[in-house]
Amino acid sequence: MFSRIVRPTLNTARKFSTSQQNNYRVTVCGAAGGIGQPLSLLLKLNPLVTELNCYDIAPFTPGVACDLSHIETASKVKGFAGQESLKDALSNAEVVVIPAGVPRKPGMTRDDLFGSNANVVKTIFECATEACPDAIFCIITNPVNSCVPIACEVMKKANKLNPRRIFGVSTLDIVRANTFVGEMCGVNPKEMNVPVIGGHSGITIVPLFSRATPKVSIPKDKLDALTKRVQEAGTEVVKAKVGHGSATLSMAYAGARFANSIMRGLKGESNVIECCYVQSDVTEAAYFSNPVLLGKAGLEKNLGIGEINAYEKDLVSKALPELKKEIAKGVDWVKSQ
Ligand SMILES: NC(=O)c1ccc[n+]([C@@H]2O[C@H](COP(=O)([O-])OP(=O)(O)OC[C@H]3O[C@@H](n4cnc5c(N)ncnc54)[C@H](O)[C@@H]3O)[C@@H](O)[C@H]2O)c1
Ligand SMILES: O=C(O)C[C@H](O)C(=O)O
Repeated sequence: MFSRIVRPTLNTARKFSTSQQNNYRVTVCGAAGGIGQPLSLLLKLNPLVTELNCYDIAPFTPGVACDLSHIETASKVKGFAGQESLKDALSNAEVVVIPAGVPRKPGMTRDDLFGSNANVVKTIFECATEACPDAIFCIITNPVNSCVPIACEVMKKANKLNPRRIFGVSTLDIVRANTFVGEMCGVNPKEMNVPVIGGHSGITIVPLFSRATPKVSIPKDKLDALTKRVQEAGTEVVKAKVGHGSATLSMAYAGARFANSIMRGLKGESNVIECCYVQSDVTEAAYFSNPVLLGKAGLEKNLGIGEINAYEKDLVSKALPELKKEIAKGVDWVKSQ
């Protein structure tokens, strides 16, 4: 009686599978913000997501969820506004992505956000110890170098710490390094892979151009400027936005890429590797970012720093004291609470 509707193949949304088997319940904390909204959009488009919970203290968060829910992908979206709904938003989550908190204004360092954002992270993790202690947590909130130690200390206090499941998202540093070096060397940035190790602030960000694939040759006189550009790229955006926040769209892309890798690892896909900031014994810093193998456990294997040249060793030695200071600040703050 009814003729079959043939959908045009050019509709890109149709390229996503609607199969929802073994896929994941994801909660975004800070979902109404500059990062949270486009990140939630990208997660709504990801066929690995079955349920998407959008949580924020902003009262219009259910509106963001309503808006997303009209998109023709199979995942279910729910909105949660206000701290009293945090537990429901986190309940049964398998992956929690956290871009909640205040962004920088020109003239501020990421560490200047500690006073506002430490408490945001603490509150979310205190609730998570009850609501979803076994989830995988992806922390975007700055200062990442201190917020990941805060999260781990809160979980430790509650006897629920599994450091293989708590990640600081430094993916944007890798995305930037790929873009900048690709542009410089005439390679499609999509083909580039530059590991970036250390932490996520200023000199703690250490790009390893010697380990770039495909191999690139960067003239000696350009290496310092390129390294500094990656280290200061966040500030470049903060200045360009003239008081209207920091990177949001590139961060949403980077956060969605990282969450996708986490879910591919959970699904059992082999060889899923990302640089990310985790509890670590690779260096004298108790948390450090470098390539890790992702899998069903979250962090399956820390792949360490690998071979680096003298220039990069010098960058790491300059990064470590700053990184250790920012880590201690987070750890001590939780202990003092
Ligand atoms: N890791 C990275 O590479 C990276 C990159 C860019 C930005 N960031 C950081 O991400 C954070 C968010 O940036 P943004 O540009 O989206 O800021 P934003 O102000 O646009 O959005 C933040 C959102 O968090 C919400 N929020 C605040 N306190 C909260 C709480 N206690 N619980 C839940 N939600 C809360 C706000 O209501 C807002 O909607 C900042 O700390 C920023 O520095 C990190
Ligand atoms: O620079 C910031 O404050 C935001 C973020 O950490 C970034 O690198 O863009």
